[in-house]
Amino acid sequence: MTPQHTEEYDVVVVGGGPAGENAADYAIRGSDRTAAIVEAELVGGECSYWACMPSKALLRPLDVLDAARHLQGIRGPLEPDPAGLLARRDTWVSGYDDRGQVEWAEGAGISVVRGRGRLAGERTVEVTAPDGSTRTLRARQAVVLATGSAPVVPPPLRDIGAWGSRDVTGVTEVPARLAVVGGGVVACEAARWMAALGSEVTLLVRGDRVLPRAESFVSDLVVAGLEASGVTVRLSTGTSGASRDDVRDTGVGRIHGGPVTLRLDGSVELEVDEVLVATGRRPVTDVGLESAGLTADDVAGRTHGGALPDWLLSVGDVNGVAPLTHWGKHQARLVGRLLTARAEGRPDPSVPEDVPVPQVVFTDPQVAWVGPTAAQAREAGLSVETRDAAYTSASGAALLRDDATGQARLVVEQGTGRLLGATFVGPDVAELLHSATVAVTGRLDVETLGHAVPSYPTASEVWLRLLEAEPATDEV
Ligand SMILES: Cc1cc2nc3c(=O)[nH]c(=O)nc-3n(C[C@H](O)[C@H](O)[C@H](O)COP(=O)(O)OP(=O)(O)OC[C@H]3O[C@@H](n4cnc5c(N)ncnc54)[C@H](O)[C@@H]3O)c2cc1C
Ligand SMILES: NC(=O)c1ccc[n+]([C@@H]2O[C@H](COP(=O)([O-])OP(=O)(O)OC[C@H]3O[C@@H](n4cnc5c(N)ncnc54)[C@H](O)[C@@H]3O)[C@@H](O)[C@H]2O)c1
Repeated sequence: MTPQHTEEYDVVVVGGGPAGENAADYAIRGSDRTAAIVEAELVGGECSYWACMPSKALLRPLDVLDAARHLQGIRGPLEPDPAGLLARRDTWVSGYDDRGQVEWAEGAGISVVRGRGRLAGERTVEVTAPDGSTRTLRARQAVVLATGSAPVVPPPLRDIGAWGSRDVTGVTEVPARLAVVGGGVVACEAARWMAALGSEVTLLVRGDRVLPRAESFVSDLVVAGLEASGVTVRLSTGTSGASRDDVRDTGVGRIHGGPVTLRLDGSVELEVDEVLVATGRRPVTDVGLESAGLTADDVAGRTHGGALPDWLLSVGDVNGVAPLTHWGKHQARLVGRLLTARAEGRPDPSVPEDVPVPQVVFTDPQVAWVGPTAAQAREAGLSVETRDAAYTSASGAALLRDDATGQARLVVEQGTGRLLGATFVGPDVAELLHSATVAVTGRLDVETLGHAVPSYPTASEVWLRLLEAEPATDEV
């Protein structure tokens, strides 16, 4: 039998993605306390190798290309270089080697324990290494769950070896015809880079718009941009069945067999060479919670407290609050500060309420929003008004591209004039978003914001147009 070792750390973090790495770092930073990260695959997590980093490495050259193609004064032909795009992706994922991240962790005083971790009762994590040997880690202060999320594959698409987000970010073999099922962030972003790599892409969207969690005006602009990139977008099209005679395990990013026939809404058929399923993700919670008398519901929606004992916390996608890297890292900083305060016998640090969640979607045009949409604010029982402006009403925005287009909206609380949310669609709005995030977090009102003067001629002048816009209170 393989011998077992028990090792003690102050904090044991299960999962070494961006949330877990930051939780471990902030929990021991500047102290002589100890932390271990238990990681089953690569330190850096989904984000570094199969999600944020490869996708944005592929998309950034396309942003520059799309802008350059629409700027008088630049001569073509301007074309994507598929081999160059994939090489750039490989650079950004460090060739799927996590040595750099392990060095960072060790430099920060964090031990990296390779293997799959499971809770084995209070403060205890059992780790099974790739060679089958086991180690037991004991956390003097706390265990932090940071096990991330996994894709959800709807039943009709389960047995055809369909691509998931790892395949499309790790693509090495470009299918001639690709169907993308889903209308969310992964689907819209991936459709764009796969079209640039040479696939004939059909986006199959069950609902009547893409990015359904964004303001309703966003979808038309994103669909127009996808179509301009050569993507066929089919709205209100469910995928009810799929068949593939020849399913092969060819590896991540390769075509997984012969052609696939999709049944759309039960009757129409579509034949493609590969299918990307991008229909959402679920938290990874099969980590022995029952050994501590807990269930996945006890982790859902919270980092600590509730039914969770004081020795167990969670950060990142696993708690499902907002499955975004920056949100997981924010939670990790808060959890790290909380654990530090408790270790030093200080009261729990206070945390402001209503901290808004920002999100950027790297389509063309880009989409960026923070806080609730008007509809979400109303559903939450708030009385709100909206203020709308064309993005190009700011001459700085119109200067960015000859074909610039876009729209912006503020969601403002009636009575107080407080800014609750904002959405921008257009070229380069990703970097504009933080102005709105600061304003919402700072609980600023529209009167005060009128004295924040944007430089001329920048896209930020859209703020002036928004603040001067006629408030609307109807449902749009
Ligand atoms: C294609 C794609 C693009 C994305 N782009 C963006 C973006 O641009 N911006 C953004 O903010 N978000 C983006 N996201 C979302 C982002 O990837 C996640 O929100 C983020 O990775 C969550 O971080 P995490 O640390 O919670 O989990 P993960 O990054 O999933 O890391 C969890 C880690 O835990 C490990 N693990 C799991 N179970 C165990 C176990 N039992 N024992 C040991 N280790 C375990 C896993 O191997 C993994 O390394 C994207 C997602 C996808 C799919
Ligand atoms: N730029 C970014 O910040 C970025 C990029 C990619 C992913 N992410 C995050 O990763 C997470 C996962 O992204 P995602 O796009 O997979 O999920 P998502 O939740 O954003 O979108 C899933 C989409 O699939 C649709 N869908 C669900 N079930 C379906 C079915 N059976 N048939 C057809 N369509 C179905 C939904 O209506 C929805 O439009 C999200 O939280 C997202 O925010 C962020």
